[in-house]
Amino acid sequence: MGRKKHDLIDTSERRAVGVDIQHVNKRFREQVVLDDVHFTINPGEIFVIMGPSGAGKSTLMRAIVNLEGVDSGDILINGESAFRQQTHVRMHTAIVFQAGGLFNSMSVYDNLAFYPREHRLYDRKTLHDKVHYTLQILNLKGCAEKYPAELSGGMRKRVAIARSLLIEPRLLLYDEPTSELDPLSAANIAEVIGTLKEEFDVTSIVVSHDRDLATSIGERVALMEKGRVVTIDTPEGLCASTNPIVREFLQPNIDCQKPRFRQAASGSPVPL
Ligand SMILES: Nc1ncnc2c1ncn2[C@@H]1O[C@H](COP(=O)(O)OP(=O)(O)OP(=O)(O)O)[C@@H](O)[C@H]1O
Repeated sequence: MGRKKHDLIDTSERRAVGVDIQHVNKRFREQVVLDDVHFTINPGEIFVIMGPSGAGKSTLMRAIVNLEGVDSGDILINGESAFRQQTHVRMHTAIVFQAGGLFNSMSVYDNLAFYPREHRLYDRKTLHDKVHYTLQILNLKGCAEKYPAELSGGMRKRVAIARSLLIEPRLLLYDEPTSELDPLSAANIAEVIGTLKEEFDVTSIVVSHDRDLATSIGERVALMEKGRVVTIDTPEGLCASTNPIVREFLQPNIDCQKPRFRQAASGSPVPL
């Protein structure tokens, strides 16, 4: 793990946080949506949560960021309960929503600057430098004055990621980051997720249906079904699994011998 003095963020100390999900249960009326979910995510890990529609992935992600309560169990972030808002302030938790949630009436610059300005995080010059540095990292140089409607879907996703970086996250969650993207843009987002792990020393939790994405960027992947975690394994372990649920979930689309992305020497995935 290349911890280093970052241009704008001091990553010489470990920033990434661990997440400890402790026997979480949740029902919506009579329906069990999270059933004794328990696992840990290591600081700096790229951890993918996948599974069929209705498995409980989004509910779990929403619980991790305290947008959803649970009936029992706890979730600890760096040892502090995720159900206290202060924890997220201290841990700099950020979430990149599926739809991006950009303000269409604001330029890219103002979209990125909005939250830091509201919370007076930085002085004007520092904010300017951080916005432009972040745009550069996400290959969005020259887009600062553009409006979201002028960008491609992949660029809008990258702007949404860039915006989350302005709070210097220690924990970054992505909700379906490659949905609605063509294969090249999806590969580009996969590369970005890998790069950010190195650049910012951030823990990444990725909720996705995209089996190729999961098996190419995930250091470990949890497969959920009907509110339960079926298995947690490395991509290689998943591909070699004889568990019928894993096989059924992976087989329709994925060819483990020919993943859509490959690992570059840097560890970041690149399109094949
Ligand atoms: N606010 C809610 N009220 C009632 N039921 C809900 C609510 N939110 C989710 N559910 C139900 O909980 C179950 C799990 O939903 P969840 O969105 O967590 O699944 P998911 O794995 O993220 O699915 P998808 O991949 O389709 O987003 C589903 O059956 C869903 O209908």
